[in-house]
Amino acid sequence: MENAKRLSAERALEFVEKGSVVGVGTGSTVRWFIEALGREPGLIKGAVSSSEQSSALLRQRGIEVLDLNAEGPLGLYVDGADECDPQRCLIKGGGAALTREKIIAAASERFVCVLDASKRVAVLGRFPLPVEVIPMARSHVARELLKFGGQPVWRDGVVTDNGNWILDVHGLSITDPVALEARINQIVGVVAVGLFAARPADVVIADGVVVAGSV
Ligand SMILES: O=C[C@H](O)[C@H](O)[C@H](O)COP(=O)(O)O
Repeated sequence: MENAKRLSAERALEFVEKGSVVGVGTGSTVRWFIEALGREPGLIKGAVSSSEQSSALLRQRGIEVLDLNAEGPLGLYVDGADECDPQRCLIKGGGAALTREKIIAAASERFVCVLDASKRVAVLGRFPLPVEVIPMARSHVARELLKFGGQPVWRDGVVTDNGNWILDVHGLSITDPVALEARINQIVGVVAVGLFAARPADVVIADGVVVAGSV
């Protein structure tokens, strides 16, 4: 599994343009991408990071962390996912970084998603769907999410980099990810939902092989 993640992350280097600013996601797969970037000093100008965790790793590897407001739009965003369907729609946010990830994905021309093949599914939803919420809205949002047929569970003790909380929605079978993303986005108190469907990945690399999207 770890080797599969590493192979995918290293393959993503093919998409990096010399001297560019690269958007960098969060998690155990992207960690390998950061390692690979660190072995090529001078390849990129710097990175826009999706989390405090990735910012720390980038700095440890000698890569400058830059501000999206100054650098965007970006040519490339590289990130992992918790699940990926055949349309390249994703569930993300297992590491609670979904909101900043979504912002960088939206501000990037190409989103390359790196994962191990076990995360490829026919229908999204086996992995509980993360929803970042404003803390005072937690119970309200949970009641609204019940209407979609899933069971929201508070990820107690987790505070996002934005100071918010996470609800994980269990038991969904997401046959129309675009519609569900839009509906959840409309609940007052939701900051972001970890469904990446309106803006799916452009390229998917699984176990080091480009399985969807063009090079
Ligand atoms: O919030 C975390 C991110 O969405 C990650 O990209 C996702 O959870 C996948 O992480 P990992 O590569 O550790 O499986």
